[in-house]
Amino acid sequence: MECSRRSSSRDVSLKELSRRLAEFAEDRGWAQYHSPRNLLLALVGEVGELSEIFQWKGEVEKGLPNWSSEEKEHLEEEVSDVLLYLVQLADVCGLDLGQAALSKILKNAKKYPLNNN
Ligand SMILES: Nc1ccn([C@H]2C[C@H](O)[C@@H](COP(=O)(O)OP(=O)(O)OP(=O)(O)O)O2)c(=O)n1
Repeated sequence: MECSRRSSSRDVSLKELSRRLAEFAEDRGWAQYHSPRNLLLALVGEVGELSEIFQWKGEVEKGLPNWSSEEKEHLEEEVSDVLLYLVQLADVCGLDLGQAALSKILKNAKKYPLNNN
């Protein structure tokens, strides 16, 4: 089922994104181009596009209270492009991105213990 705009606020798993992206690429014959290196370069390109949105704006308030809905929609698109290429990169490298990220959070907690003083 393809839907371009949000239909509900249900949780979306990384595995669902991964499956939908694999179908998308397969249907278009693009999987052959989705090598780790190509996906990494595409990811970096999208990070650049995301950065452009903030470029020259000065500091931006959390929640983006002064942004127009068009600006927020543009931001949603670029943030999504970064995530979607990252998910595909993890996939073609044979990684479980969700598990890897959870493990990293645990490692971070050990590296930076609570400072109870
Ligand atoms: N070979 C490709 C090409 C595109 N996409 C998907 C992942 C991204 O979500 C989006 C990127 O599409 P574009 O290259 O058209 O980039 P933009 O959406 O940023 O468009 P533009 O660069 O015109 O702003 O499409 C993909 O998975 N594999």
